[in-house]
Amino acid sequence: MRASLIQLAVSDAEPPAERRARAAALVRAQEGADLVVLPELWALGGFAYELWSQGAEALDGPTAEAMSAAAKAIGAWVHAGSIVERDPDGPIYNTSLLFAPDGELAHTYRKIHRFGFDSGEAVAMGAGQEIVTAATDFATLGLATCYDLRFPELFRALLDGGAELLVVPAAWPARRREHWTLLARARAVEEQAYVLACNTAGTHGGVEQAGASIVVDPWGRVLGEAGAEEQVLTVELDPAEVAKARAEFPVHRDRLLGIPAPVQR
Ligand SMILES: NC(=O)CCC(=O)C(=O)O
Repeated sequence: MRASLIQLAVSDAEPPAERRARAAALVRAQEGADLVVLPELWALGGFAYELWSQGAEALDGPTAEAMSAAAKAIGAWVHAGSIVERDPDGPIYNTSLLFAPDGELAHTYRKIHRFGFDSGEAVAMGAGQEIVTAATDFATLGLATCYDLRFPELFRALLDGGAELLVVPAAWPARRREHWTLLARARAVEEQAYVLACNTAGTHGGVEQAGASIVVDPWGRVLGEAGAEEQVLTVELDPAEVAKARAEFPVHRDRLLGIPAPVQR
């Protein structure tokens, strides 16, 4: 299968509507891909907190509309990255949207781990409560978003949910670029799964983004890595390699499910 990661440059200067149109055109240009992935909060900006409340969208808002039409136009699964979701009955959420090749919104995932400690996303947004896997015609996807990458227990739960390809949209800053690539490889090795991690480029909200979108195979090998600028990273991968890696090196068989409590000496 072919996956295209659209590492969009997100700047404060570009109006969200223009970026939305540009992103839709980039998705439509990926004819032949089975899966297209966009970054986290690319329409408004992952660190452009002041835009979130006013720019929040419904699940059938302008980003969803543009991405649904683009998925249908090229007949591909489109992981549209995430939007600031307006829930009429609750807070705003950082919500990922996965569209099927017929343009239907097949799955959503509300980011569980919110970034910022006592500021930013951690205070402005609600936390997701559900772990989401998604069956497609080529593999089962496990959904996670950016800061989630630091929480291996989420990825273990995705493994238990059948995930073979872990898809991680992000707005990850340049100053922690080494963490990003290291953690993407670690999650691939731990879960013996592909990791497709799509970051933003550019600078917004005063935070320079790392770029460095990356695709890692179940052995931890990097199949492709983007530079720092806007770029489409396209890789060919074989989902059957997941089962092969797990059979050849059956490390998950040795999991200690009931880990004993530490002994006090
Ligand atoms: N948008 C994010 O979740 C940023 C995460 C981050 O910067 C980090 O984990 O480091």
